[in-house]
Amino acid sequence: MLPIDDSPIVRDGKSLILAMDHGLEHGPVDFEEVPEKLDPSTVFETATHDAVTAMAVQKGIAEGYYPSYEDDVNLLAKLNGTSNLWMGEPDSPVNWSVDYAAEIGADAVGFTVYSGSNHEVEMFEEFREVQEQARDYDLPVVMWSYPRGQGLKNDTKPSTISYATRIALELGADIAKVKYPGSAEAMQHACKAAGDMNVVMSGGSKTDDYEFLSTVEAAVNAGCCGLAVGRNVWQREDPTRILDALEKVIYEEETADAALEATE
Ligand SMILES: O=P(O)(O)OC[C@H]1O[C@](O)(COP(=O)(O)O)[C@@H](O)[C@@H]1O
Repeated sequence: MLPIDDSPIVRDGKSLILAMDHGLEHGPVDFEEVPEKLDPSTVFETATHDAVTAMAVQKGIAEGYYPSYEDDVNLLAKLNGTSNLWMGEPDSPVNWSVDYAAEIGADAVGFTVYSGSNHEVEMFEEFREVQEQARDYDLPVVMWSYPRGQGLKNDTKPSTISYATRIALELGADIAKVKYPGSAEAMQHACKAAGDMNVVMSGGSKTDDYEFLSTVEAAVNAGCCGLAVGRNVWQREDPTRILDALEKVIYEEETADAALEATE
């Protein structure tokens, strides 16, 4: 793994990655309640908040919108991604290369690996190629480490999430992004399984302020180095307010209660 503390996508050892690849992964349905967010510029504006260390997007969004924000936002190039229309075993085609991401100005690359899927072998091989090319550019590699597939009944059980962080470490990721395994103890074990590699929690579908922030608080206390989040930020009416609160919970290690009180 790279010594990533000096990377622009890390601030004081922590990261807050704002993800906006949902138009591909889930489809426009994710924007139904916030139709103005269909315009990617609105989410790039949100990503200019100091708490955000990188914005994760697919190629077309990076090409079209990142040039206007390159001075204010760090780009995490999400290199693979699939649509919700795909009905086969979990898989994720590689949509752009590390070379092209570096040319556009990426500060890091991201890659989904569905361990346990029938496509695991090809996905590991594709990850190998991406990881080694990223080393040529000194770009940190964030693995969306999502064990998933017909053999896996529960993709958030503690042993699965610990396996997910460990797979990311073994395959050479610099940051693993994993789902919350349901308890602080389980997250602590998953962070231990990752050795010295940074682990960030995945945001998930939108929940209320307190529920969301207290899960982030638990994850940070368990050893997580932050969050990679989409809907729980940009589906909110006031994304700036939740980012103000996240800044307190993640970087200042305040409680969810204190962060909410301070941002009311
Ligand atoms: O595969 P899933 O569980 O539908 O989630 C995929 C989405 O989750 C993310 O990893 C994080 O976004 P959310 O915080 O909205 O869950 C996105 O990058 C991606 O589009």
